[in-house]
Parts: sequence; C-alpha cells; structure tokens
Amino acid sequence: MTEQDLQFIPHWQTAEQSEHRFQLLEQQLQWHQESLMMYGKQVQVPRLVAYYGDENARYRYSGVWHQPTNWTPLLLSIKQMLEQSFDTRINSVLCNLYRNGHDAMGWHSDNEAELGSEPSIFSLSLGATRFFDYRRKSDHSIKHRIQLNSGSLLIMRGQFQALWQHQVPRQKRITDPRINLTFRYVYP
Ligand SMILES: O=C(O)CCC(=O)C(=O)O
Ligand SMILES: [Fe+2]
Repeated sequence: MTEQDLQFIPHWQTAEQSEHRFQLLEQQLQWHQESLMMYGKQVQVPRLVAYYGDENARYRYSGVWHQPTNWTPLLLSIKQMLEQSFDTRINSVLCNLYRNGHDAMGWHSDNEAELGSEPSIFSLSLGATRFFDYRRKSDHSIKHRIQLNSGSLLIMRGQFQALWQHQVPRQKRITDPRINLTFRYVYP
C-alpha cells in the first residue's frame, strides 16, 4: 500500500457545519435496520443503514441487492463537492447510523465486484468520534487504529481494499450517535 491509498483529512468540514448536517441527515434519511443470514439464522445488523444514488447504481451489501433511493439535496451537494475537490465521479452513497457505542461494523473489505478492482471510497464522519481499525489481510498482527472525528474525511483508494480489512469496533461507553457516509462509484 502506498501512502496515497489511505488519506485522512481530520477537518474537512467545520464543527458547526458537521453538527448541522448531522441533524439534517438523522431526520431526513430513510434509516432502517437490516438483517442478514449467518450460519442459517437471521441476525440483525448492529446499526441503521440507508442507500442513496443514481437509479442505475445497484449495490450488493449484507448479501442483498439494494436499489438506491434518489439523492436528497444535501447528499447531492456533498457528492458534488467531493467530485470537484478530488476530480472523481461518484454515483452512490451508503449511509450508516451508529446509534451509540453498541452499534458497530465488523472486519471486512469493500471488495464487491461492482466497485471495480481499485475503488475510491470517500468516507465522511459526523457526530461521535469512533475508532477505525485496519489490518493486513495476509498478517492480522499488522494493525493500525485511527479516530474518526466529526467533520473528518477518510479516503480509501487503490490497493487498500485488496490488501487490508477495516472495522468500526464496539465502544460500549459511547452514548452519542454517529453518522458515516461512504460515497462510492458503483459500476452499473
Ligand atoms: O463507519 C465507518 O467509518 C466505516 C463504514 C464502512 O466501512 C462501510 O460502510 O463499508
Ligand atoms: Fe467498509
């Protein structure tokens, strides 16, 4: 992995802007809880999700194909700002709401075929600061932790999904919610 494959911008948005956007997104988005089959049982995913984007940007997560909801004005404006700032194209955003520190996301890579071989994923954090861990697929002892504060932008590119896994671990003492928006390009 080169330095460029994981880029962290702690203050991409101001604290005030982040607080305002958190409030709007918490109210406006179509949050729902999903469940997935694990070892033959239906298990609830420990967070709420919502998926927005262009009509043709179907995406498979939690083992199910998801049809995007049409962009809200706020999501569209963040998408356009990212596209201009980073000279990239985005057609969807997967939104996660961690209601408190009991909500989490386990180890995974975002390596679904429809993302292509070297996806660029732009991950905006709003609300409670949470840990983000990543470890080498070939050697789990090579492990790093960063803190995703409100207003921060984490950019994963290149070989990051191929070589590393990431997680947002449980932090039981955290009572505040966090919203994470992962902007992606899904090949239609
Ligand atoms: O909440 C985060 O910061 C990570 C989200 C994530 O890994 C994902 O949506 O694939
Ligand atoms: Fe991920």
